[in-house]
Amino acid sequence: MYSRTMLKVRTLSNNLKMYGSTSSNFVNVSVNDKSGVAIVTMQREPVNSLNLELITQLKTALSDLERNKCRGMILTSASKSVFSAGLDIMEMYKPNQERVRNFWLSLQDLWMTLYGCSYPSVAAINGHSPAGGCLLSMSCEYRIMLPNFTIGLNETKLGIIAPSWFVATMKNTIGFRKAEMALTLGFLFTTEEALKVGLIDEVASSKEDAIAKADKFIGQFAKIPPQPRTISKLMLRSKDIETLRKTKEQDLQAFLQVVNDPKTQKGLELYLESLKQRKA
Ligand SMILES: CCCCCCCCCCCC/C=C/CC(=O)SCCNC(=O)CCNC(=O)[C@H](O)C(C)(C)COP(=O)(O)OP(=O)(O)OC[C@H]1O[C@@H](n2cnc3c(N)ncnc32)[C@H](O)[C@@H]1OP(=O)(O)O
Repeated sequence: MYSRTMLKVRTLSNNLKMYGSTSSNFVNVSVNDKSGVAIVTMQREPVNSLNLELITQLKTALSDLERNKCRGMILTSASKSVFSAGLDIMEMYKPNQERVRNFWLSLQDLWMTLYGCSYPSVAAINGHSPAGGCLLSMSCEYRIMLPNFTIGLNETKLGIIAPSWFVATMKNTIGFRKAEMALTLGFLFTTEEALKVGLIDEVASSKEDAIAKADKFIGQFAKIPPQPRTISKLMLRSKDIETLRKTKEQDLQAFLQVVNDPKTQKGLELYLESLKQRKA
């Protein structure tokens, strides 16, 4: 059903209606010809860590789907064990100043695009989803997760603070009290815990099952007029989007200040080492 013709992402907007599938380096988009629902697959091995290129390609794919009036979008991963490991730490370690600036601005843009997209969006979380991975999942309207993985905003555990728009997204997803507990503890929920707290909506037995459940969720909107649907969604979400839009530069400067602090750089070095040592 989801065809797999390969094309460059640059041609996506022109060709989406004609071709079933497009692919750039790190993002594959396949569209179900019958339902008009797109599957957006992150495919940056090994852990879909969000570097500048993956972020930019995701943003392009989502904007192209918007322009082409797609009927729904399912975000998932090509990996069997990781949805996304969050922000690519290498983008923040000893950074090139121009690149790290673009990196953060692109992440802001991606979040605003995904959080405010008009089409129904579902995260099929087929692997671990910490930090930035959790942000992407929470920015969708519905979350379906496979068992035996973890999800959450674990920033405080890493000695850093989740930006205000990460916090707002979590508060909007699970409510103030649960978000406060989760954020202050830097808690990573298991699939079962995430279901209980409302961080995810359903558990699926396999990726195929997750896609089928996502299709079913999106199918519910077939009989709902798109414009009232979108306006209702944006009535709930636009305040937080506008807040970031207005404070983009301030948010960027705060990020740059933290990243360029020698203490953060030392922390990053130790964290990178610890990630490598976990394997040894
Ligand atoms: C202290 C660090 C935080 C950064 C501070 C910057 C300051 C700015 C402040 C403002 C920003 C705040 C927002 C932050 C949001 C984020 O998203 S930060 C990123 C947080 N992510 C994580 O903590 C996840 C770390 N990864 C894991 O826990 C595991 O890798 C996994 C559970 C996702 C998968 O485990 P497994 O399948 O066993 O794979 P690994 O062997 O661990 O990893 C394979 C390979 O990938 C490298 N890697 C993993 N995660 C990242 C990453 N996020 N960025 C870059 N690289 C990553 C890992 O080192 C391995 O590399 P090698 O094969 O050893 O080379």
